[in-house]
Amino acid sequence: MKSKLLIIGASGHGKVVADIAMKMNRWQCIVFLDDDESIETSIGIDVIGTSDKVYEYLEEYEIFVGIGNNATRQKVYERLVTLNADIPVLIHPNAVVGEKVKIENGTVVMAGVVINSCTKVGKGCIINTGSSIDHDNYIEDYVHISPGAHLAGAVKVGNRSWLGIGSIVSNNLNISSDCKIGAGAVVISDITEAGTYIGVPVRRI
Ligand SMILES: CC(=O)SCCNC(=O)CCNC(=O)[C@H](O)C(C)(C)COP(=O)(O)OP(=O)(O)OC[C@H]1O[C@@H](n2cnc3c(N)ncnc32)[C@H](O)[C@@H]1OP(=O)(O)O
Repeated sequence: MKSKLLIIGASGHGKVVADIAMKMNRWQCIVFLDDDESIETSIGIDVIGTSDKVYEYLEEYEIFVGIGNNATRQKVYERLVTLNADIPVLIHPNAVVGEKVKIENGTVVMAGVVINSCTKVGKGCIINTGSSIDHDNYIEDYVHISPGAHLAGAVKVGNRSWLGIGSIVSNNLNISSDCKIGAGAVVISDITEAGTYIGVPVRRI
């Protein structure tokens, strides 16, 4: 375990990631990389360079991707894997994680989240503020569960899907990869095709 953390992405999502890392009290030093060279600090933390220079920091730093867009986060994460980077999991101290929950590297679990037992969360996911994922869910890679979204038991969410703020998914349902579920939407049957879905219950647009 390294004593320094480098976060790629210093904007909105990166700030919350940094805040969680600070509250975890695990790293002595936290810095950002960001491709916007005009940003020198964010949330009081120094931006020390651009992401193309990440290879310079592999020896000393654990590295986390603080980018909200699912496809971009996947791309940067996969580059880090090819570079053999040390990628942690970030869990806010006020999140509740049940027994037999598995959370893969590069995922952040934010304040007020509840993840119940026997759920698996893949790599590079965002489990955003105050959301809940109940028992036996399977969340694949690079998924974003937005603030206040609620997933009942035994839900499966495919790669890169984004569940909007306050959305609800009933139990025993599958949502395929590359879906966008709108803010406040309610999913009551399987979603088998990639696309954007809104409303109560959801319809594709
Ligand atoms: C910490 C954070 O900030 S995390 C981020 C949290 N943010 C979110 O969760 C945002 C979720 N995003 C949404 O809900 C978006 O509206 C999306 C992805 C569903 C759709 O976005 P777009 O593809 O750009 O659709 P667009 O805005 O053009 O809307 C298309 C139509 O759907 C309607 N619509 C869009 N979103 C919704 C929604 N959530 N519920 C109901 N209707 C909606 C629009 O009113 C519009 O209707 P119209 O054609 O009759 O005028």
